[in-house]
Amino acid sequence: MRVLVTGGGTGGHIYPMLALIKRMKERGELEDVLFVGSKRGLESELVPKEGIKFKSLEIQGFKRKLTFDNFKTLNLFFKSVREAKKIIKEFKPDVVIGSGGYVSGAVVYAASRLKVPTIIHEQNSVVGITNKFLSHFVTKIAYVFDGAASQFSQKKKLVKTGNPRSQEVAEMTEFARLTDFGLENDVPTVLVFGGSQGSKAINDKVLDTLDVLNQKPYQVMFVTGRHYYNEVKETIANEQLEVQDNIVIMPYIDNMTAILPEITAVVSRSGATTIAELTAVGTPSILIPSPNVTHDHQTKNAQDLEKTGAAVVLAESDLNDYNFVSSIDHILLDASYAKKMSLAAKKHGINDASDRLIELMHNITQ
Ligand SMILES: CC(=O)N[C@H]1[C@@H](OP(=O)(O)OP(=O)(O)OC[C@H]2O[C@@H](n3ccc(=O)[nH]c3=O)[C@H](O)[C@@H]2O)O[C@H](CO)[C@@H](O)[C@@H]1O
Repeated sequence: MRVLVTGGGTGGHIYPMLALIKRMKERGELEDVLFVGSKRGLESELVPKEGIKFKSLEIQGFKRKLTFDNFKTLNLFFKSVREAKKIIKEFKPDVVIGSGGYVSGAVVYAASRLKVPTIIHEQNSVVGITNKFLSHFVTKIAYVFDGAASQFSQKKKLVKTGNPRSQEVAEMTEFARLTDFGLENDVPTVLVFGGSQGSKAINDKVLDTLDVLNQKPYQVMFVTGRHYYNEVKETIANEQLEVQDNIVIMPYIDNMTAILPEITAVVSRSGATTIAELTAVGTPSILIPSPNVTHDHQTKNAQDLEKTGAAVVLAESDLNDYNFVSSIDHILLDASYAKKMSLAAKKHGINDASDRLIELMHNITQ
């Protein structure tokens, strides 16, 4: 199959597509693939690094409210659609799949005008503006969270596939041990991190409660985010905070999923990729949604998990020393509760998400 993939902006739009491409290659079903992204997005770095052909379009985002300012953007959008049509005519894909982000708006729209079968993939429980617009033109709409399905009016196009990142993680073969990070193996361990960028609010809570965490019979793997690492280290030095052997502090973990099977529970933001990974492994979580994302979609993502008993949600605005530590205690000190959460998380994960998407591609190209 010849597949044109498009999407970008954040890693959340890119990683699922990379996982999907990898799976298609494994299945020997990829005749050729082209990724179309934007010049400035993270995709222009990540995609070529994976050895995947990459082309970029010049495009900028719409303002949420249509105003006079949008005319320039609208102009640029139609210019991108024309460019995208050229790329599509040249590459001749059997199917075009878009994962969100403005660039996918132009490319998937162009494909639909050219009568090429199209799919959009919605990773979040709140539908992004691009996917909402595209839903009227595409052949199929693939989604992860049930909460997203109700926001599309084109019900017949909907197919629940899950996030391809879940299948990639469920099938991983390289694992890490806690001793690789200076901790002991086989001791209950909580991993605290604030998404790929780190989170000051979460970091501050760990610092505020260090004296209590030092005394716990469990271990704490505290990942600050690269940006905040020096700040955290300086606070510890300046305030002469004690850090016992049960706590390790690091800026970032490459390949975080390799250690997940050893982790009892995670405290983190609730971005789509994080949730796809946690549910693939079945890791219980305490989710503190980022308040700085569009339409508060991380809260909805987290609530979808909480409903099934796979996670506990703490709003950043309600976060305090007491509920932070007691939520961790509850899971880390009660193995049967942790087990229940783990099973619920696993049930939420769709570990054949890529295969489901590939089947969908076959169905619409036959
Ligand atoms: C802040 C923001 O706008 N986030 C959005 C972004 O998240 P995105 O999906 O990019 O980010 P996530 O926070 O969910 O993912 C974090 C990723 O970083 C990895 N990691 C993290 C820390 C570390 O030390 N090592 C490591 O490898 C995790 O394993 C995971 O793969 O796109 C998603 C999909 O549209 C949205 O749901 C999120 O709201």
